[in-house]
Amino acid sequence: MKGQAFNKRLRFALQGLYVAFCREHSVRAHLLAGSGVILVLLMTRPPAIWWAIAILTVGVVLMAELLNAALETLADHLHPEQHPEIGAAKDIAAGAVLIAAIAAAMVAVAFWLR
Ligand SMILES: Nc1ncnc2c1ncn2[C@@H]1O[C@H](COP(=O)(O)OP(=O)(O)OP(=O)(O)O)[C@@H](O)[C@H]1O
Repeated sequence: MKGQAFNKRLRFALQGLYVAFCREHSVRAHLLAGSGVILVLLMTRPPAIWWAIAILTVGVVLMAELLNAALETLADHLHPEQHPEIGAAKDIAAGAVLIAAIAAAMVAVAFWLR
């Protein structure tokens, strides 16, 4: 399956987004929060740098959430039974989402204090 055409790989990626959106409540929640951020940007019309920071931040949070969902899906499929190392892997991935969310909250505070 290596070396597929670009449009095929794009289709796989879009399919992945669709699957994550349908299956994962937290992906939907973060997508909703991201839409809220875009709405705030449209309403407040800040300088371009804030658009860049906000869009990058939303992207990083969504990316962390998607990678977390991918890891959980893989772990649950390959090892459905309980195992401390599976738990550790899931906790680490959840930690990555938490870091991204804290960074996003700090960006939001900086935006309101600007
Ligand atoms: N197979 C397992 N073995 C050991 N611990 C697990 C296992 N699966 C989950 N855990 C523990 O339970 C926690 C929650 O796991 P779960 O898969 O429900 O993640 P979640 O983030 O709540 O998932 P979801 O996005 O589906 O709500 C993990 O972070 C981990 O600590």
